[in-house]
Amino acid sequence: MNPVKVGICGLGTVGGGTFNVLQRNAEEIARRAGRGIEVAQIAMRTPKPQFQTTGIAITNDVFEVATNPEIDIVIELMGGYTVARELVLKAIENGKHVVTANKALIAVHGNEIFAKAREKGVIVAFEAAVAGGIPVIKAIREGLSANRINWVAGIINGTGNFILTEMREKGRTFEDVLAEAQALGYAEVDPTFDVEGIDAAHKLTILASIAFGIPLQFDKAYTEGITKLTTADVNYAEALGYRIKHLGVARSTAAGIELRVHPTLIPADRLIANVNGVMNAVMVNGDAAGSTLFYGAGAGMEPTASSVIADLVDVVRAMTSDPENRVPHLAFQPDSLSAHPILPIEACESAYYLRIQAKDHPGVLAQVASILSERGINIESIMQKEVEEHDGLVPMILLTHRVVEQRINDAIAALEALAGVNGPVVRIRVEHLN
Ligand SMILES: NC(=O)c1ccc[n+]([C@@H]2O[C@H](COP(=O)([O-])OP(=O)(O)OC[C@H]3O[C@@H](n4cnc5c(N)ncnc54)[C@H](O)[C@@H]3O)[C@@H](O)[C@H]2O)c1
Ligand SMILES: N[C@@H](CCO)C(=O)O
Ligand code: NA
Repeated sequence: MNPVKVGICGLGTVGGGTFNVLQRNAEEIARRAGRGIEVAQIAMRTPKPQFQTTGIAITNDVFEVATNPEIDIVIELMGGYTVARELVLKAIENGKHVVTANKALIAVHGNEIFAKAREKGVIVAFEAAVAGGIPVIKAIREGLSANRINWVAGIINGTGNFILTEMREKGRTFEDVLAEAQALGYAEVDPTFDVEGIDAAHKLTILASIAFGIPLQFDKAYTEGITKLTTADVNYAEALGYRIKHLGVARSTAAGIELRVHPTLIPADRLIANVNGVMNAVMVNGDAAGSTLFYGAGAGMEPTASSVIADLVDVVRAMTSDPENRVPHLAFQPDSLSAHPILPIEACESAYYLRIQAKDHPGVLAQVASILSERGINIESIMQKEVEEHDGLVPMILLTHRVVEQRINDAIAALEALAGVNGPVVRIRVEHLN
């Protein structure tokens, strides 16, 4: 059978990795797909002499790929929401299947893109968009389809986890590690997406949709990054038996769905607390399977290419099938998506780590305890350090039981108003993940 012809748009980190692995493993891939996969066209802005592209049509106009009648599958690896959205819609309009690694595009414009793809009977595949080389979309969408999924929690930004790990283990500075992550091709074009939690929120939005059968709602995700974390809190957490990880949590409750990304204390003995460097991990808790954990490289050239090509193989196998009988884009049939609301962060529930800078006055601890107990917040443990000589303040660290965030907000406002408390109270959410 003739090979399937594909066009690559964007020959950067992921595009280059995809090109290389497609050439290197061509025979294995064809044995799996049932047909060869031929790169017939590449759109790139500048020449890339490191790639052997003889015989391949080269253009600097991505729309040529979307309209090229020879091409069956368009692979979008440029990033961004604007040109990428137009390109993908144009490819769909021209009856082409699409494979993309672009989580920003899917999280923000996925509802529109999937609706258009259904209209045209084409597939839009996006395994590489979440957790790089981990086949977690496949696992949730197909492997766990018997379950009512209770929650998903994941370390889903490789750059952020790499930074936190290097800072904790080697004492390196934030800026230094970020620069290395950029050089290694892990970071987004705008690295604030990585360190401010936006990239993780894009991925969590996608995970929540395929886990709970809800439309993509990136604008409702709560997003907090790692830039305000201090070494002091990392060390106190450690002394209490926890690791701080940047976690995305999507939880289904009777009132609605929690969709939140933030630094999180996790008990140090949990597997996911020990996921380091650029590695990612996604835990999924279903009513039948219990907890499952998916682990692997979250970013990088070839791990991401692995997911892009797995999607290509899926598309090649399914392209002659009846569009109605394919795996739905968001795991649930499009007319069976639920309107269960996304909860605002104030209505989400977790345990909390609070660090209070107390003045060395008698009675502050009693006042703190009464502010919490008046609001029904149970204290799980308290750690009080020595008076710090340079400022005469006593760091007081508290762990609470699970409580709705609004109550913690009220308590923090009351604590900060105490004469015996100096400056803002540090709050970090705690998840036990059991
Ligand atoms: N790097 C990773 O580890 C990783 C992992 C998973 C997903 N992703 C996603 O994959 C996509 C690509 O990321 P990347 O890291 O390879 O980025 P990159 O910057 O290395 O590569 C993007 C390439 O696309 C080209 N490009 C952009 N606009 C173009 C246009 N209009 N015409 C032609 N070429 C154009 C750029 O010149 C660049 O070479 C992004 O959506 C990113 O979020 C990246
Ligand atoms: N910038 C992303 C790439 C993988 O999606 C990360 O660091 O996780
Ligand atoms: Na993946």
